[in-house]
Amino acid sequence: MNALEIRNLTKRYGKTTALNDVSLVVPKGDLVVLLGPTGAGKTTLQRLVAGLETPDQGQIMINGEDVTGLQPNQRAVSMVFESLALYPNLTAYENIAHPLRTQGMEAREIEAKVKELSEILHVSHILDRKPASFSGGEKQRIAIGRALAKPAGIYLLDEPLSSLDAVLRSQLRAELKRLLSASGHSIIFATPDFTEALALGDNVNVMMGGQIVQSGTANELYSAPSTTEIAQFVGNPPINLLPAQIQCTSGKTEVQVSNLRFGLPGVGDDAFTGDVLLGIRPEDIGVSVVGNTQNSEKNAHVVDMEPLGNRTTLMLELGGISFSASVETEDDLEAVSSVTVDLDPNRFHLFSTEGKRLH
Ligand SMILES: Nc1ncnc2c1ncn2[C@@H]1O[C@H](COP(=O)(O)OP(=O)(O)OP(=O)(O)O)[C@@H](O)[C@H]1O
Repeated sequence: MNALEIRNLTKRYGKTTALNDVSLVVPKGDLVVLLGPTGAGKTTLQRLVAGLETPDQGQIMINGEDVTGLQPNQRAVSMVFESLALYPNLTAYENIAHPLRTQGMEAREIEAKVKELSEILHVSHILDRKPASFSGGEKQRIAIGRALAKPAGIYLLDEPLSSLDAVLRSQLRAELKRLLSASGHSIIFATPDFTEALALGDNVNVMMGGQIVQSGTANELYSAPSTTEIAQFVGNPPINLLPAQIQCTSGKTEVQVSNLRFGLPGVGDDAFTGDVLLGIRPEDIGVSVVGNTQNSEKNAHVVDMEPLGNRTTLMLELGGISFSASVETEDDLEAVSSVTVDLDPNRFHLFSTEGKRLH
């Protein structure tokens, strides 16, 4: 039996279709990631599961029971939303313990559970304080602790790391995966951040415009995105999409981008020809600093440079096309005006001009 099964769910707000015929299954004990930009429908989906909104169409099953017509308090759902609602008069300890007390758990068991959760969430030092004195990140972690403490059939975590600073966020990301897996809970984790999905997800569903547009492991989404829109969303800095032409001559398929031409391994001569969009991830572009005059067709002009800690994004121009490359930061990159680029056709993504993946 699945923890959650959503069938053909649609929700409209006036003229906006926030959710359009969405189906999704969360197997028992699994962590399912919803990854999508703002406005994709992630919160709407979760509010429908929680019973805070009524669907226009579709069905929601929790542990095999149809809950579509049930009130929120009749559903076995526990959730953390972006807007955190903690009990202001209770200490952090009591906030986390509250759902356990209402279940009638014994004091010793409650103490052990709160201790375990607060250690993982790094909030042991504030357990005797009240929410008014918490930072945004502390509030968030207490809210996660409280939601995970509550016994439920399905746990909904809507961008639960959004108000944490970058360091804490990446620390918690890794630990949260351990905690969530160890808990045995069935979870939907919504995030707009691909790095988070990468750390958490074997089962990632990309949402765009109220629909699930692609599902797979985070690595599958990265290596074979089915549209240019998904390709641009999955990966940072975004993938380069360059106008290119495919030509097939005597059994050989080649792609021409600006004045550069590459053989395409693994693409047969009966493949598509004509105009395409060539996707090249910035991190797949090899860059060497020696401006190589003998090989001038591969020399790119450095238009701009953005240092991002251990990596640097270079804005490059070559034969009239502009693209970005992401490379490890090195001292000799500074004050360079031209670089030699190395493009590996094995790392190319090919899309139709309408944005559908070809290869
Ligand atoms: N109560 C509402 N009334 C009108 N429109 C709404 C309402 N709630 C959501 N919407 C619209 O539905 C669409 C989906 O919104 P939703 O909040 O589900 O997206 P999201 O993926 O959770 O985005 P975010 O990451 O910003 O929270 C958006 O176009 C939003 O403006």
